Amino acid sequence: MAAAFAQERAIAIHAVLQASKVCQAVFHKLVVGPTVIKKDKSPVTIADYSAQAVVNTILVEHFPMDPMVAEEDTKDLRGDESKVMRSKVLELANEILAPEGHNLTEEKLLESIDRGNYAGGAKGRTYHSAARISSWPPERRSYFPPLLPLISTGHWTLDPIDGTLGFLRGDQFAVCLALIIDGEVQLGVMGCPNLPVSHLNPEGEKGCLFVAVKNQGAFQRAFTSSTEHRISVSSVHSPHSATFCESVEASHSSHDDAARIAARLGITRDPVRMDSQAKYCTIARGAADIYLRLPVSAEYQEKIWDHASGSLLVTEAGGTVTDVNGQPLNFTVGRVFPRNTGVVATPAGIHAEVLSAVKAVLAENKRD
Ligand SMILES: Nc1ncnc2c1ncn2[C@@H]1O[C@H](COP(=O)(O)O)[C@@H](OP(=O)(O)O)[C@H]1O
Ligand SMILES: [Mg+2]
Ligand SMILES: [Mg+2]
Ligand SMILES: [Mg+2]
Repeated sequence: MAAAFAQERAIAIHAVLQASKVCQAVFHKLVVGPTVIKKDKSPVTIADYSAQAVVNTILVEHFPMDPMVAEEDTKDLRGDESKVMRSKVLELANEILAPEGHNLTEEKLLESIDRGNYAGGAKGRTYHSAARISSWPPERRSYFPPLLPLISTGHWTLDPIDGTLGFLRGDQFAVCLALIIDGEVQLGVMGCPNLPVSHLNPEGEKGCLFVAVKNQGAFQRAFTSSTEHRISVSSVHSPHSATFCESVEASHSSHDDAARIAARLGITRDPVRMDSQAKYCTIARGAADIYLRLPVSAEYQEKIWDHASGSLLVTEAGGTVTDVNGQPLNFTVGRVFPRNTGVVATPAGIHAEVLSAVKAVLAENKRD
């Protein structure tokens, strides 16, 4: 019998690899290419839209009934003033999609991007009735094992480029796709075009894909090979010999609080600063030990697409992921985490000790 979510896994991998290609094309053409356009954010905006159109088009083809929660929408892509950007996005998306039989019109492009407007929560994935399925051609029928319940609940979530600032700097960014059912992440796939395939050889081949299915383990592979290798978190026994990861951007995660937590744990190594969910990937393959995301403002609510695939990858690799209060990330609420604050991701064995240092430092902040 095929493993659970085998079909979804294969299609999600394909979609993420294709979207990663779009991002790389945009980077080479518009960020460092001969036609450097501007030093503003337009290349990343173009890449965001194109990558979201590519993933959504592929998912809709295979899972037409599945709702999607994706970061981008088309409200800034529809007017006359965005005509040039719209045609660039259309061209880039079609370059990738045409070989697989899609030729999007402008209208279809906008529609595919806006497929990501679903509100999220613990609802959404609708399986078809057995009678309906039997009327379909065999290739489509095979996606619906007959024993699946007729109604389930869930949705996909996509961050077409996580780490937009890293993308523009030529640093780390990731295409992140996950399937959430009944508020639990079941499948996570991440494409990291600038991440070395082996962290032991940072100058070697770059372009690394990470995949996890709940209860099936965590895996990585090079973009250029379909051979997957199982990964696991580090076997660090004590936080004081740990290395921790944090955002490059101090406006996304407090560097000051992280330094105080590190001091409290006796950590002497410098933090590894990295953009995007590549941090989760780095923890999951044991290249660093602790990922801290420490709130900078009380108002900011973390987005589900910034954590869905990464958090599953780390837990499937033997880690524990909670927020700074020790609560599990709650994917049942909608597009954001109104009931969670920050993230603490570590190998399971040191999580309690790290969490208590996090709580102590954040409590000091409240007293000050
Ligand atoms: N004030 C804030 N606090 C925490 N995260 C924030 C933030 N403002 C933006 N972000 C999120 O931080 C993500 C990048 O995370 P990191 O700093 O780990 O690379 C951004 O994803 P995008 O780049 O997809 O927009 C964005 O969603
Ligand atoms: Mg993001
Ligand atoms: Mg993004
Ligand atoms: Mg963003």
